[in-house]
Amino acid sequence: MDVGSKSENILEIKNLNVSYGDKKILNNISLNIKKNTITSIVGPSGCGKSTLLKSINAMLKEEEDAKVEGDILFNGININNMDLDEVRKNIGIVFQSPAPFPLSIIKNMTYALKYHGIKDKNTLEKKVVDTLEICGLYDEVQSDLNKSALRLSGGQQQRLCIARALTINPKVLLLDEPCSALDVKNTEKIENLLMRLSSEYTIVIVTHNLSQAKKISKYCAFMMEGEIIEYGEDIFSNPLDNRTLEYLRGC
Ligand SMILES: Nc1ncnc2c1ncn2[C@@H]1O[C@H](COP(=O)(O)OP(=O)(O)OP(=O)(O)O)[C@@H](O)[C@H]1O
Repeated sequence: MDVGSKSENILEIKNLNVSYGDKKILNNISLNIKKNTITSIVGPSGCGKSTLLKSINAMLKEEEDAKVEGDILFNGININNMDLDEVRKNIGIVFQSPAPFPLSIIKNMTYALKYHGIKDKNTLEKKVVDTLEICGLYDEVQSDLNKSALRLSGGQQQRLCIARALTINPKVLLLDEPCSALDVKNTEKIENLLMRLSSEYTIVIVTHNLSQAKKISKYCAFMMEGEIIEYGEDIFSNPLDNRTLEYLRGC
């Protein structure tokens, strides 16, 4: 199912099939992700949401028994034909549990920049401050930049992980249940941050929180048993498939 014009699609997933050994996980997924929007992916536990995110980030290349077939195009280029570093530079990922490196806040923030060859101290410093500010974290951490990131609260750690992913200017940010370990207040901060970021970044978020998906995403994909059952702008208000209706009931 496609929505909108093709040029708006930053990601085009075509006939994606993923298996682990003999077990089929994703079954012929085709999905277009619109640029500078938030797309949520919802569905019952085990339906393959995380596997889909990992496929987009080319992470399954590192999993020995994963077999991937089909195409994922980033800005029209097949990610299989891109250098892995280039894929990861353009498509960042943030996981469920806040996972800063066990290093200082500043080292967390400069890690990827240094990996990509940026050494100039002023450039690094400016990028760190600017990105922490964008993520609403600078005021909270400015006097602790050299202290361990593990001293931060869970919510701050997750915002740091988002900020860390943004330092190298990805075009797409994938988030796998980023708020599931957070309380309501911290969840709200992340939701507001993602809504702010969506004018500049394309965001794909996996969430079990249907109110969150409804609140922050423009497009939503409902998955079941490795398939996209329904995808579009108004699946909350007007679900077309009974399975979607059943899953979203009460939301
Ligand atoms: N490395 C792996 N090896 C074998 N099977 C795996 C592996 N990773 C995931 N799976 C299986 O793939 C299926 C889909 O898992 P996935 O994590 O993508 O689902 P999910 O929809 O994100 O689930 P949840 O909502 O519970 O996080 C599950 O049956 C899981 O056991």
